Amino acid sequence: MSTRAESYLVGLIGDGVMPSLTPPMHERAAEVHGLRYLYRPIDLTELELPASGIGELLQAGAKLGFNAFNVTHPCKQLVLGHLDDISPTARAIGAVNTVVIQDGKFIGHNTDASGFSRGLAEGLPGARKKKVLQLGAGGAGAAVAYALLASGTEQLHIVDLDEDRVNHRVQELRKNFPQALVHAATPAQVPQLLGEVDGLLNATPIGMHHHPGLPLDIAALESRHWVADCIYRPVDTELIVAARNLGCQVLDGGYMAVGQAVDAFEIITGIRPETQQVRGHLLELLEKGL
Ligand SMILES: NC(=O)c1ccc[n+]([C@@H]2O[C@H](COP(=O)([O-])OP(=O)(O)OC[C@H]3O[C@@H](n4cnc5c(N)ncnc54)[C@H](O)[C@@H]3O)[C@@H](O)[C@H]2O)c1
Ligand SMILES: O=C(O)[C@]1(O)C[C@@H](O)[C@@H](O)[C@H](O)C1
Repeated sequence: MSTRAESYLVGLIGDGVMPSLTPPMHERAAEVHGLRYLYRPIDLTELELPASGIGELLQAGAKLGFNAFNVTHPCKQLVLGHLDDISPTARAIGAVNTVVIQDGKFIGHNTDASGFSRGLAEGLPGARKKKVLQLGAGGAGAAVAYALLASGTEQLHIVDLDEDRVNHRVQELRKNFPQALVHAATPAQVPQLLGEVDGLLNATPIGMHHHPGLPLDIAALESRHWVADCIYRPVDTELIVAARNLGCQVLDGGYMAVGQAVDAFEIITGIRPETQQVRGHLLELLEKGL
């Protein structure tokens, strides 16, 4: 037996989270640091629980001795109304993926944005990021757009098939980054915009195992572009492979997956795991087909 102060009990709440690789990444990092740490997926689909019950789940988790939760689709926004405090970044993005329970209070953070930022710095060191074209304005898109603008991107063009969604996202980003040029673009503008930007970021699901393909026509992609993807299943998406073959610098989605896990682990335990070690573990798990 151990108390909440002596060991860690963590959960990932969301739809379809059973195959997530975030639990094993946390558990291995804890093992390396000699911590007692259990991380369980709490799959709303399997449990037939509605996403709207996220507040009750958090309360139940606190009573059952959980230290923290990661929260994913479709609860990242829904959870906002059930927290006692929210970090400035998570508040600005309007989404929380990490909730720590401290003295009975729920504190929300967003490590998707901070994790992507770190991945960008580590995986694309020195790459010019003044002008960027981003595809996808959903949950991941909101976090990575915030991360890009916070790390100095001056012109960000965002394309999404859902016009209302991209317009809303652009308005929110402009409030937080009034000095930057944030622009909603259409798929038809992609070839021209590629001619103007330093890099391309995919935050759509196109390229995932169950959504194969390329999210854009890559005819206008050049070796001078860097290309980043949020998708890490597979880690080598069609886009990453095509860009690498063209000679572009690439950043696969594993960097973001590791970044969000490492940052959440640090928030939960106060210990920062070695990023390269966690990435090695993630690639090992992916190689095994997990
Ligand atoms: N690496 C990580 O840690 C991490 C974290 C979160 C999400 N992701 C990945 O990011 C991807 C997106 O996730 P999400 O939660 O933002 O999904 P989402 O459904 O919230 O948003 C995806 C958006 O992409 C748009 N879209 C789809 N096809 C498009 C196209 N061809 N061109 C332009 N826009 C298009 C959709 O309209 C939608 O708005 C998923 O593959 C997810 O697995 C990775
Ligand atoms: O790996 C996953 O399954 C995640 O759900 C991915 C992303 O949504 C993160 O914000 C979560 O912390 C973990």
